[in-house]
Amino acid sequence: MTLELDDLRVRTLGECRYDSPFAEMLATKKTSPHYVHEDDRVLVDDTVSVLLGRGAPIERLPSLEAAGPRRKVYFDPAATSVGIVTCGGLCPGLNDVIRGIVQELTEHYHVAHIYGFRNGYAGLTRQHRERVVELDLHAVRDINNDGGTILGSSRGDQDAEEMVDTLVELGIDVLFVIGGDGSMRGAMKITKEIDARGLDVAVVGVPKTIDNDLPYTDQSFGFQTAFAQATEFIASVFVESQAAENGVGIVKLMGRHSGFIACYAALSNNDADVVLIPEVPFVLDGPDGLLARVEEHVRRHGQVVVVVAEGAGQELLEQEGRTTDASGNAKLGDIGLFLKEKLTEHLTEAGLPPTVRYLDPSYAIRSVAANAYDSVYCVRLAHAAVHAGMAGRTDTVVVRWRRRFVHIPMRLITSHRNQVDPDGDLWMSVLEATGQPASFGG
Ligand SMILES: Nc1ncnc2c1ncn2[C@@H]1O[C@H](COP(=O)(O)OP(=O)(O)OP(=O)(O)O)[C@@H](O)[C@H]1O
Ligand SMILES: O=P(O)(O)OC[C@H]1O[C@](O)(CO)[C@@H](O)[C@@H]1O
Ligand SMILES: [Mg+2]
Repeated sequence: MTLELDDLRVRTLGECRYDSPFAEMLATKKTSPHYVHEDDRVLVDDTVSVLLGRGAPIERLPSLEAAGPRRKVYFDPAATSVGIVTCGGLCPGLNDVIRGIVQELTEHYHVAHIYGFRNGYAGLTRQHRERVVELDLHAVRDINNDGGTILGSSRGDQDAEEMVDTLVELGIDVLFVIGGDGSMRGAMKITKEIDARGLDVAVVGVPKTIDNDLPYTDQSFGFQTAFAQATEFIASVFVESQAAENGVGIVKLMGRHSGFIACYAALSNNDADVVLIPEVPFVLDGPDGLLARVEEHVRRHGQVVVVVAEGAGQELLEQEGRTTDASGNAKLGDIGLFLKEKLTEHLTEAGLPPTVRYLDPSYAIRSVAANAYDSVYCVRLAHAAVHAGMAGRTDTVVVRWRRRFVHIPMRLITSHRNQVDPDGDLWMSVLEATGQPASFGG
């Protein structure tokens, strides 16, 4: 998708007429290496070749609106009510974002009401809207120390008309959606219904997922905490495999159709000998196949550690009867157990009867509280989301792009899935660290 400048302009509900509580602080601010003025923009591209290839004058190059406080805001803070909803899979940092939004709105904007919807978009339906909670500083005091989300989450489609009825009934001016690709599609559906009714309601997204499968953002919050958790499990099977003859350690990691968690976790403690991800298909059999290569490694080193992303090798598994989850996400076949069985069989037949240590941490890497890095990232995203919403930005997602906090149109974050590039430098690092071949039998 070739991005043009006009594809990157975010929607705003109208002119900002109210003084912002940050007006005085912003009076002397100007763009620097550490700050982007609200009237400035952040370039999308960062290499000379790509910029030259655009063949456009600077002012026409694809660029993004800066996030952050404005001198003027669209909503009158004292008369503004907002809603917060967390959707999809759990992710470290959800509570940090909720707390950051509540703190910013309460301490700086002094808004009238902050409502939290329970259990994802289901909380905005007629059946559940009564369970909405009013949030204040006390309600969020130390929630950032806990994993999960105090609001609860869910999957599954909900009726946009019912959800917008709830927003109208509660007099919500800004809805903050903290979620992944599915949640952002849900937010766009809500925005469409808001537009159809000609309502003055902003919808602002905070991108969330441990999978890091969202484009146009450096990384999704929670991803760093999740892969750091995963590292512990790889270290465990490494120790186990070292202490046994023909020790085979296998760890299967979440990430859906993207292999970022597997790559970063494997690089983190650098103990993996093989990393398998959805983006790089592999063949089991044949002289260059995975089985032969693992046999060679075990014969030479006496052990092997395999890190496999849950979405890898799906084409090798039974396709019959494949189902989806309530949100329409494909349910994955268990590549971990499949590999455990195939490696055990092959090594036994090769006269290297293995001692296999298999770990599938699954939810253990996403149900924890955010680490310090993600906690900082979350609170800064929360601030950016509040400033965007109060400035009347809508159908907008706040992201960090090339380390700058910026606004992107919501449709961009659902335009495609962010995946590991087999020709990129991350995968090159994995090949260098593991010593594995560029492909197994491919
Ligand atoms: N294609 C879609 N169109 C409209 N709404 C959607 C769509 N997909 C998902 N949603 C809504 O978004 C919510 C969350 O979506 P989903 O379960 O896919 O998780 P997610 O936001 O992608 O997060 P994660 O990937 O981290 O699990 C669903 O409950 C559903 O209401
Ligand atoms: O939460 P569920 O429905 O079990 O789905 C698990 C999926 O959610 C995620 O944790 C986030 O999308 C994926 O990594 C994983 O495959
Ligand atoms: Mg998703």
